[in-house]
Amino acid sequence: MYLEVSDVKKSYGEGGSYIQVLKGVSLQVKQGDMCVIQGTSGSGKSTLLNCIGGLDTIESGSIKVDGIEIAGMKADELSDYRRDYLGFIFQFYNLVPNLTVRENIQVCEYLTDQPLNMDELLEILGLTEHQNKFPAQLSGGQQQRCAIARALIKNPKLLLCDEPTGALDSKTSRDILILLEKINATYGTTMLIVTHNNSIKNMVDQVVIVKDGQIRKDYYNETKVPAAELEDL
Ligand SMILES: Nc1ncnc2c1ncn2[C@@H]1O[C@H](COP(=O)(O)OP(=O)(O)OP(=O)(O)O)[C@@H](O)[C@H]1O
Repeated sequence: MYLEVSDVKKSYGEGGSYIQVLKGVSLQVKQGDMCVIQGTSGSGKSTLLNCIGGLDTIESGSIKVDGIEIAGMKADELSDYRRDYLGFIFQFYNLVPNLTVRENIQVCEYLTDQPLNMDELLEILGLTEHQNKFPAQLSGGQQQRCAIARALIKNPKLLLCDEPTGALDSKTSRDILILLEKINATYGTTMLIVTHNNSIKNMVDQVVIVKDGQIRKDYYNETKVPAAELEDL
């Protein structure tokens, strides 16, 4: 298994504001699989993703990525782990406003010795003609594609997406999902996608439902539908 999460517990606050968010979460994802994490608001999805991404620490349990234990890593080790293994895509694009599309991506290109080819990636993402524009000159979908390019340029083995289509209309959401599908097929990138969109689960390999800090369902999707054919996006 590429990702192995075992009995992870995590809480926030103390006294009256104490809340146990992850109550012993276990989860496994195979290399190259796309996995959707769904659940009601406040169920702990983003917390789980942040813990896997080394953006937050866990209290107990284990998180192994490619056989490497990240629970208990120090801040500098976590930072190396994020640089070497991960790409992040969030609902809000987090682009640098005074850099062009190409420069925004270049900032992340320097993080690795073996980046993907910039021009090829721009082409795949439909950004070639927009590469010299600034974020404010782009549509929401173009900004998200630029954010995806930033996450992908270093060819991460694991892509963590938190509501990647949350701010997008249905057509643009589909375009972004088709891209994620293409990237998964081209580079074999393992993907975890947190989403409220109930349709996205139909295009992925594995579906995980979180409720109240616990995994309630975890199954393989035997009848995958291409993103281009998803209904009710
Ligand atoms: N840094 C924090 N400090 C205190 N409480 C937090 C913190 N982060 C998250 N929480 C709480 O943990 C619970 C789970 O939050 P989380 O963001 O993981 O849920 P979620 O399932 O991703 O929700 P949503 O679908 O609304 O984004 C919530 O009750 C939230 O208020």
